[in-house]
Amino acid sequence: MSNTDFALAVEGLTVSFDGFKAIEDLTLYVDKNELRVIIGPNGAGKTTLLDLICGKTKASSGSIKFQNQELTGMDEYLRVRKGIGRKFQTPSIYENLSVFKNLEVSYPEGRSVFGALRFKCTEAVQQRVQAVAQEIGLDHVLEMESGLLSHGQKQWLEIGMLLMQDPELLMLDEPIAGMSARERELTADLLKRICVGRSVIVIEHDMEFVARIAHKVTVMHQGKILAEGSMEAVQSDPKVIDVYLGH
Ligand SMILES: Nc1ncnc2c1ncn2[C@@H]1O[C@H](COP(=O)(O)OP(=O)(O)OP(=O)(O)O)[C@@H](O)[C@H]1O
Repeated sequence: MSNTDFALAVEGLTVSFDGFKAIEDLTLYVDKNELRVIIGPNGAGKTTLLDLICGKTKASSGSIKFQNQELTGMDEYLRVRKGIGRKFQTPSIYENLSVFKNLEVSYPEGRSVFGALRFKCTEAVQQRVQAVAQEIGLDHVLEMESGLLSHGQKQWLEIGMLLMQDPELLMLDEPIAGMSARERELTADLLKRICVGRSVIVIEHDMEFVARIAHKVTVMHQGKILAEGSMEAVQSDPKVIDVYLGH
């Protein structure tokens, strides 16, 4: 496969589970500074695609290149080190630790066992925690126990924990599920800010939210790409209306 200028280049990707192709010959390119939203009916393969990119699931064939480096065959933790961050649907924060501590332990130096043991809260880490806390709108609750945060705040904290590692590709699976209208608005603003300088891929079902954030929309169906383009283009595509939006 050729070198590309894209941050992420997925080419001819296929994964089979007991003969069932959950992703089939899928090709997708994502730019730096791009916020891409993936939509599609249940079972289309959206989550599986993110699993393949982050290394949770191994591809059967095809290529996944991140900054022109092949990822297939690379362990999940190495992909994290390469700058790939993934947020799952349910927040996985340390509920009994403060917001500050949750962010602090997510600082890259603290990640290895040795790093964690020797870990000191240096000024650089404190500054990074402050900057990220401000970015995610939690700078006023830094000392609060995380378990006491609202559902939306917990989701933002988890995004913040990923931002501590300054990932170059951030993938979020249904980030606004269960959020209030106001929290959704704030999340849209947050995502628009954090795609600057990196690539962000979001899986989402809420079309109003998709319209608010997407630079480009990829519509998946039965493990393949059904359509791709601007929100307006995919919304008026008869194939997309037929399998997804019309339901
Ligand atoms: N580990 C696995 N083993 C077997 N089948 C799997 C596995 N992971 C996913 N699948 C199947 O692959 C298909 C795609 O699932 P996936 O979760 O990626 O869809 P999705 O588009 O994310 O759907 P949803 O919107 O419901 O989350 C489904 O039919 C699912 O049952």
